[in-house]
Amino acid sequence: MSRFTDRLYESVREIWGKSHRHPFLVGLRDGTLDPRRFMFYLRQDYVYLIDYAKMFAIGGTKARDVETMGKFAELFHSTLNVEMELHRRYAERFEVDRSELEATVPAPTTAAYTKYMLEAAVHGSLAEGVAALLPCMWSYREIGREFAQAPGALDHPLYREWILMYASEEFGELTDWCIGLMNELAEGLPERELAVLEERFVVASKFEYLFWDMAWKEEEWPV
Ligand SMILES: Cc1ncc(C[n+]2csc(CCO)c2C)c(N)n1
Repeated sequence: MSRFTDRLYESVREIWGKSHRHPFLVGLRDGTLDPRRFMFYLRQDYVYLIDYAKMFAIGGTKARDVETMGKFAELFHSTLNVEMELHRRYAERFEVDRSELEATVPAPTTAAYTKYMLEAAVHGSLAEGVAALLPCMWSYREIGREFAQAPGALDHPLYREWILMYASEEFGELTDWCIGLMNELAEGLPERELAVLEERFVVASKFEYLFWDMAWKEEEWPV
């Protein structure tokens, strides 16, 4: 029997493919990405993650059972203390301290993406919040796994750790859990509601593409 997430995956295949071919990711995979651009990305991603972590906190308040609450708490913890710790370690290598990292002004794309997701989580059902947060986890797992297999990618002194984090087993399991939850929450919903979830998933995937593009162009507020 096909799962709702199979339908979601089909709906974003092209968008994710376009991200994989984006010069930022091509450079990260083959090691030619300018570290200055990577640091720009990390700073934006750090403030992105501060808001993104709140998606899990909101998920925890909307969950209907203790096990789901616990898993959201684990994801909340892991974002703040594992993923953001990777960013803090990278920043140290670039001599950017923690307070500077935290004070990064979100670029237009970062602000639009996080506010889009938070709106879905706050005003929508738990299923809508999960549909909006899922591309973030699922697309990074795909990127991590693919890059870990790419010849030479793990030899890079700067990008190796980044790839290893997203290719890790632990992160893969958290992603599988979110995919499973999405399917559970979608079960029995009428087509009208499934279409809303699909739209959340597609728009968040488009924002993932825009995020790579924002980092590549080192996007600034025009005024
Ligand atoms: C723009 C952007 N999209 C996705 C991720 C990946 N990500 C964010 S939170 C999380 C789960 C647990 O930490 C994962 C995998 C990112 N870092 N930045």
